[in-house]
Amino acid sequence: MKRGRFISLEGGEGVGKSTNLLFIRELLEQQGIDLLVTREPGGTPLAEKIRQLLLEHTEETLTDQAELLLVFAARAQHIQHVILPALQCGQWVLCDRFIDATYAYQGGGRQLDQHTIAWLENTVLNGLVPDLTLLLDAPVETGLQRAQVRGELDRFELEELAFFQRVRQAYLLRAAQHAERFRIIQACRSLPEVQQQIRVALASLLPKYSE
Ligand SMILES: Nc1ncnc2c1ncn2[C@@H]1O[C@H](COP(=O)(O)OP(=O)(O)OP(=O)(O)O)[C@@H](O)[C@H]1O
Ligand SMILES: Cc1cn([C@H]2C[C@H](O)[C@@H](COP(=O)(O)O)O2)c(=O)[nH]c1=O
Repeated sequence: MKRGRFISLEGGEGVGKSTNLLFIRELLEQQGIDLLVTREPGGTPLAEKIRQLLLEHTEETLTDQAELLLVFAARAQHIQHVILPALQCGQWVLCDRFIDATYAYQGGGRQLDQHTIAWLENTVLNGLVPDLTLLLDAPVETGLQRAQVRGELDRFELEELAFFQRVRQAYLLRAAQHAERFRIIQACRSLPEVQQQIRVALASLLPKYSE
């Protein structure tokens, strides 16, 4: 059986990932594609528990190194138990954040060593790369304003502005370094305009797709 396609959706806080994930899901399902929608950190019961550890506020500070290792522990579970089995069965996988989030948040935001991240990537991903990565890019202030409307902020959302500026720059650098699989979506535009850009980006995976 033909391996399914792997799409990741990336971007800073509040750029519209959840909103557009639903849109992409609908688009692909309309094309008759058997789709698995999942997210990181998370995607398995154990990885969802790790997600909670990463997002909650605790009295004991989570060190940057512990954060990085937890992200990869969750990812190891997710890849082995969910992503690879689905792709091998011919299902398509749409993942809300994947490896590029680690380069952006832990590499850019926390300023951890890129080589350490690359070593963990080689060990845990073993060559698994998304076929297409949609990067929703918007000025940090726009995203944070949108996220704040939603209510209580998690451990990452409480970071300072400079942290999110570094996250955004690291994402844009990843997109430049991996231009073959990245498509940058101008997420500060109106929702219909954002979704039109997404339609065009997905067309590269859907040769027979017509608008
Ligand atoms: N293009 C857009 N223009 C205006 N508002 C938008 C747009 N896209 C999304 N929004 C709104 O911004 C808010 C945040 O969107 P959403 O929850 O989809 O972001 P998100 O990237 O998933 O956030 P997070 O990563 O922080 O969970 C929502 O209220 C949503 O309706
Ligand atoms: C995969 C991944 C995620 N994060 C951070 C980024 C976000 O702040 C949260 C996830 O919440 P959201 O609902 O997707 O916004 O986790 C990270 O720091 N590193 C990662 O690799």
